[in-house]
Amino acid sequence: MQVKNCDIQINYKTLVYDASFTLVDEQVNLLIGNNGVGKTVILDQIANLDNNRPAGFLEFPDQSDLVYQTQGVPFIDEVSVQTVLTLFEQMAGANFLTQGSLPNIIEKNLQTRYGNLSGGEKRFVMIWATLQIPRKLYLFDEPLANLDPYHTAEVMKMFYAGVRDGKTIVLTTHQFEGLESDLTHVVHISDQKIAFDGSLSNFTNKHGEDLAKVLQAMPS
Ligand SMILES: Nc1ncnc2c1ncn2[C@@H]1O[C@H](COP(=O)(O)OP(=O)(O)OP(=O)(O)O)[C@@H](O)[C@H]1O
Repeated sequence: MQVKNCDIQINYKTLVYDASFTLVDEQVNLLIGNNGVGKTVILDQIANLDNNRPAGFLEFPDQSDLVYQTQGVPFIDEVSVQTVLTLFEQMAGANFLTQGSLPNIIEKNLQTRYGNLSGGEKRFVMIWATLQIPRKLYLFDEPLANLDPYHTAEVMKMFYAGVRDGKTIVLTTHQFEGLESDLTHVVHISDQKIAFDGSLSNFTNKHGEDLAKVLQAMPS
């Protein structure tokens, strides 16, 4: 999957000029950059949300073969977590509630109203359930927001288990814990251009191990 010589635009405003970058199959692909550089707009276009995927977006799957978790985690507040997961099972055509063990944070909340979960609990439930849906491409917009360090680590393990299982994952994030160098690709947007497109190890060779520093400089 790649984007080739494509201006990333919203309402005729160009956010990123002449973007070219690759997303690597069966890896965790990080889309990073400061607030407002256009990461969500790119995810929206990959997801083809408004049937507006640009012509320069090449080899991306159809909507039916991708799943997109947006920044908020809205769902039906009135139903229990168990019902949320049953609905996801129906979407997935799978039986994941009765098979295997559920993460503790889900198990202990099965009878809780979804609307009564904490922000981090909602996000964890949605990420876990989303990953049970069999698709080629998984898009997550800031999945680590609201998660404590323990559940951040758990989610990163789930992502890497997914890629080992053949999933391709794209996520936007401002956090860099739990990354596995050999299964991670980085696309960095800065100054309205693609500043980096390559492996995590090449990115750390360029910028050092403390990836958050890349986002700490005052954006222009
Ligand atoms: N539908 C829209 N109409 C007009 N402007 C928009 C629209 N969607 C996004 N934008 C603008 O495009 C820019 C990029 O927004 P985007 O949400 O992609 O940023 P981001 O990189 O995801 O930032 P963050 O890290 O804060 O989530 C912002 O300035 C935003 O206001």
